[in-house]
Amino acid sequence: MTYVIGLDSSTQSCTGVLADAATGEVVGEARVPHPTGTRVDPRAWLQAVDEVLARLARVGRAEAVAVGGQQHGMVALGDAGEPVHDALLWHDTRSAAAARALIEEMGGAQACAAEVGSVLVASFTVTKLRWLRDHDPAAASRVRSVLLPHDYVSWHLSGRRAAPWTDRGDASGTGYYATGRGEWRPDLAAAALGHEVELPRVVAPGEVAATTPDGQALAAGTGDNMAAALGTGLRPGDVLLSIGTSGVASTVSPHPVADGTGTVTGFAAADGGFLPMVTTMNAARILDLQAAWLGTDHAGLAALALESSPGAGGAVLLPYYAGERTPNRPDAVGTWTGLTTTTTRADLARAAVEALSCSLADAVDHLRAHTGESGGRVLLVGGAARSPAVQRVLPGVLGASVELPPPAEYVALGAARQAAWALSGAPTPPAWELPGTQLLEAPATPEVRERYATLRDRTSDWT
Ligand SMILES: Nc1ncnc2c1ncn2[C@@H]1O[C@H](COP(=O)(O)OP(=O)(O)O)[C@@H](O)[C@H]1O
Ligand SMILES: O=C(CO)[C@@H](O)[C@H](O)COP(=O)(O)O
Repeated sequence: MTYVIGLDSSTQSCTGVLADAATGEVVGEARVPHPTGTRVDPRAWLQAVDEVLARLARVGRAEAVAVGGQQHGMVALGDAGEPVHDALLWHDTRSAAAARALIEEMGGAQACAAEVGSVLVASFTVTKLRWLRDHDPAAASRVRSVLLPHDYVSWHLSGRRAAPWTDRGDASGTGYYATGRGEWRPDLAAAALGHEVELPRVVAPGEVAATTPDGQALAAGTGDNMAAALGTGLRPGDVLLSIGTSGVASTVSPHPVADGTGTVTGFAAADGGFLPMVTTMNAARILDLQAAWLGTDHAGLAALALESSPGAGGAVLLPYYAGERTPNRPDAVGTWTGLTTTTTRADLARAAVEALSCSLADAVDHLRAHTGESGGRVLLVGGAARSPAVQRVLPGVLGASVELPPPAEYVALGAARQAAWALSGAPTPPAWELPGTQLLEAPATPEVRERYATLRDRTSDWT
């Protein structure tokens, strides 16, 4: 049996799977936490991936490896290839003003989306470069190259014996890659940072980029959401809902998108197509926070939420605790309403689950409105997809059934599929069959979304 390894170097952890290259059957899995925060020393990711690989090596040897990584993070390297500043991550909002300035420099939102695929928000790498120029010019002057998290981890795995590389999927989240044409715009990176920088080579889908010191093939790697699409076998018309640190509604398309409203980001996919996507800043951590506040764990929170009923006794939460990206309200805060002396702990738990579900439902609506696709499957993955309360509430809020694949690390699995593809030399990825999905259905609860929409729209001018 030939094994491959797929890695998910995400916001909260590094997860690796050892899988059969022919079938995708997972025979080993390891997970090591990452530091918390929206700015971190990227060298911590290297320690985590080394530990994950050491654990998987005890199960079996892989012939190829690929890295899926959190998108957008700015890994700014100096002459010696060492970080000159902490990595600013996708959910760091300090560069929101820089995003607005760069949009103007590009001729406005529609021109920006038409050129780089998306209207810039603070998540994008290019806005972080501009922030660095303006707020730490000494560090900015020392930057010689800029990588994304998955590139930095991949380069590490090569023993830095090859020039750094990336893929078009993750490159499309930088803000200096012409997604429709498939080429860097180094001038945009230079304009943001104030001087030219080296950008990694873009490796074609399915290609071998380098080898590890042990001779294992290293694939291009990609962004975590691009990998998730590979891992779930996403088809045109389907919507993949991922509830991790970020909330993501994504679909695959043969055509690029350019949404001048900034709601849909027009990324490239890992298989050569495109990945229109809507991302929220607040997702699984809505439930983490609520569980902590209620003094319980995930299982306890789910049980409490299911003791309440649709509408949570009138309690409504707008969950923009970390600011919000969709809608673009970087200075927003969490907002509760409808609390009375009769509100119970169960109602508070349910309101958090309903808020998460409504936020995701808005993302699905935006995605489908822009792509014109409707009626396809809605697939649900990510850590918080494991919640029985999410599984019960989400279909009612969406007003549609949801397909729940077996719990698995779909980002890492997608990366493993890419590694198997690179190993095969075939023109397309291996056809790994997704195990049977569970169909989640519930009576529609339109009144829940209506109350959420009222609170969302009433506070639209609040910080
Ligand atoms: N059973 C569960 N119910 C609710 N949330 C969960 C559950 N299991 C894990 N989570 C949450 O899922 C998140 C991790 O999901 P993951 O998809 O790995 O995130 P990321 O890819 O952003 O690191 C954490 O916030 C964790 O608390
Ligand atoms: O910013 C985005 C997508 O544009 C996020 O989806 C990041 O890619 C982080 O992913 P997770 O850590 O939530 O998996």
